[in-house]
Amino acid sequence: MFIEMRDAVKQYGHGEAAVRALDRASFSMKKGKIGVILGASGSGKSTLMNMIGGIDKLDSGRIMVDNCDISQYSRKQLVGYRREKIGFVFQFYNLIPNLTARENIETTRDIAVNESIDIDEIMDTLNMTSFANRYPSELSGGQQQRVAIARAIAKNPALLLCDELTGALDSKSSKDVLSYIEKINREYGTTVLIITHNEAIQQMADMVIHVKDGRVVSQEENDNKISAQQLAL
Ligand SMILES: Nc1ncnc2c1ncn2[C@@H]1O[C@H](COP(=O)(O)OP(=O)(O)OP(=O)(O)O)[C@@H](O)[C@H]1O
Repeated sequence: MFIEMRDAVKQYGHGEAAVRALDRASFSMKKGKIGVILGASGSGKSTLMNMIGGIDKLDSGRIMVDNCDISQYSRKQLVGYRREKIGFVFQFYNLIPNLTARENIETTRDIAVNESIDIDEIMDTLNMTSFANRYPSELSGGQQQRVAIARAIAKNPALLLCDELTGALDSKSSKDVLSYIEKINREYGTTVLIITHNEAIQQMADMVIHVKDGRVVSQEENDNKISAQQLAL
């Protein structure tokens, strides 16, 4: 298994104010697949993603990613893990406003430890050469998200983690952005986890994981996968 989470527990706060964001959550996923994690607001999706991405540490339980037992890692080891293995894409792009699209992408390539993907090739894959020299404020939301995806993928991570990546986009831009995620999965073999509360997105997944009250309540393979362009968003 490429990702294996077992009995993950993460609690925030203490005493009366304590919240169990993850409550013995378990799931696994194979390499090269697209997984969609669904759940209501507050169910623990972002916490689950943060743990897999090595942003934070579990209280107990185990997480293996690409043969690394990251639940045993120190904070310092997690920095190296994130740098080498993980690309992040968030709802609000988080681009650097005074850098062009191309320069934004170059920021991650500069710190890459893997053999990075050629910037021109990525821009071609994401069909963004026409706006490579524009600043984020000159781009639509969908274009900005493409820059964020290109930036995440430039260091050639094994795992791309996307938290509500279409949350701020209209239906057409959402389909376009998700189609580019499919393309990256196909062309670079990147394993993808998409966190969303949009039920429709599960139809493009190989694996659908439902989270409720900090627990993984189901994990199912999707035998009737459709392309992102066919989604009813
Ligand atoms: N840093 C934190 N400090 C305190 N409580 C937290 C923290 N992070 C998350 N929580 C709590 O843990 C629970 C799960 O939160 P989480 O953000 O993982 O859910 P989510 O499913 O991603 O929600 P949303 O879809 O609204 O982003 C919630 O009750 C939340 O309030």
